[in-house]
Amino acid sequence: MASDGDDGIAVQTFTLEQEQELRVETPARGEIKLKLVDGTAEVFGAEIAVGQSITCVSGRKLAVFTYHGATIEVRGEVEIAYVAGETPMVSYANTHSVLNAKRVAAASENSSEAEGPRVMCVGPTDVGKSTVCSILCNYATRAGHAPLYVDLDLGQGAVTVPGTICAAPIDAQIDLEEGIPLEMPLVYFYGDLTVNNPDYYKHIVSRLGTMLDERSKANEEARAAGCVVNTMGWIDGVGLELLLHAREALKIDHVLVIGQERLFGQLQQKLKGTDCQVFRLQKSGGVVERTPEYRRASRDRMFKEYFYGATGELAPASQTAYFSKISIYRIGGGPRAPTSALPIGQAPSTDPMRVTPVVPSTSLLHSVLAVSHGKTQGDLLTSNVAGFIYITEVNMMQKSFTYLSPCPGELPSNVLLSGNLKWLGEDVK
Ligand SMILES: Nc1ncnc2c1ncn2[C@@H]1O[C@H](COP(=O)(O)OP(=O)(O)OP(=O)(O)O)[C@@H](O)[C@H]1O
Repeated sequence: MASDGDDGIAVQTFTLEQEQELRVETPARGEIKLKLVDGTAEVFGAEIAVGQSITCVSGRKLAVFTYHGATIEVRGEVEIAYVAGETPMVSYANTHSVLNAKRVAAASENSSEAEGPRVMCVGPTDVGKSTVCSILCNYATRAGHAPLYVDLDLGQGAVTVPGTICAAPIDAQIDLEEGIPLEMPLVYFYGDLTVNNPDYYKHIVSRLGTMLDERSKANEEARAAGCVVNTMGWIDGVGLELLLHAREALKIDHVLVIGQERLFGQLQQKLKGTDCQVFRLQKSGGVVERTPEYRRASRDRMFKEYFYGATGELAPASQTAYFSKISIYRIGGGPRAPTSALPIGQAPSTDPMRVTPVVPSTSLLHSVLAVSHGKTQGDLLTSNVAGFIYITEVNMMQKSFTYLSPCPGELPSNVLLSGNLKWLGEDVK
């Protein structure tokens, strides 16, 4: 049912029967509000209260699902909004039950050996991996557990800026407007949107695995809650090798393959004889394929959100640093040995794990650099990062650069990591 509200804004009301969902897409530049008028409903596993209104901005696509029936009001011009009766939500809820049984058993068994589930969602791009991870984390929090959300997706990560891998504990439903809480994430900087240095990518995934083990050892509740891992949509060749490496490094015991039978078959074969179970989950018909432009825009939004907050509530500080006071390094792609220095027939190669100092130049303009916890060049390969800065100006005469930082004051460290991350931040003043 559609009408115009008192304020002239279009209002549509949808009535959902049990186990139906309302799929909504917000226009690329626009905003809509969804309100639960009656019944019970959830968005990707996060319950909404009757009367609660959710704001969806710029191109957001989501589904409001109900187990028992609901009435939803949509205010604003939508790209598309329709009710779907066929959804895989019940199978996702069943998957949660299996995982939760393992959490409950681990929590009641008073032994450091009893671990909760370590789950990894895999599949091609645009099958709903991130969505399933959110649903499973939200269901876990509703059952009283706080799993770790681990994001290994460099290009479309959900936690912090792109080009990183990270882990964040989810101890309450993921906020529908603000996303995953950023209070305590553990972040490793890769520095690019795609994996062109598999050795370094594997290295930081292994580091993350070690931190996960340490957290499990130190905290019983964390051990029982386990983790939910989101991965990249790269599933062939080196991509598959990286998935298998991550599976081993993070000691994953449940792999959920979404939407691709071939990958399911491959993983079943490769993981035969291990203690890892492979399940296949159906892809939801609501998952929307995103264009390269949409992906670029959502990456820009992640950068912007890091500095300005999801709703523009943060005020980043613009500061100046002198080249002499900071050290910038890059990992991988160390200088090639000249062909003349190599045995005949051997091709020059680069060292993927080499830490090289970067000489500051105007090419730093618009770069996003990580502030490393590492104090020395040697520490950089193993250290996580404290946060990020964005270079807004480089002054070669004064040998300084101006940068945006999330908060004023000195940086936690003067050791910075650079990669190939650029943000053209059109709104940055
Ligand atoms: N049931 C649904 N109804 C409407 N939109 C949905 C539904 N499920 C997922 N989406 C939307 O589809 C898009 C793709 O989903 P998602 O990000 O989970 O896929 P993905 O496999 O993780 O993609 P990638 O590998 O590229 O990161 C997202 O914008 C998500 O909000």
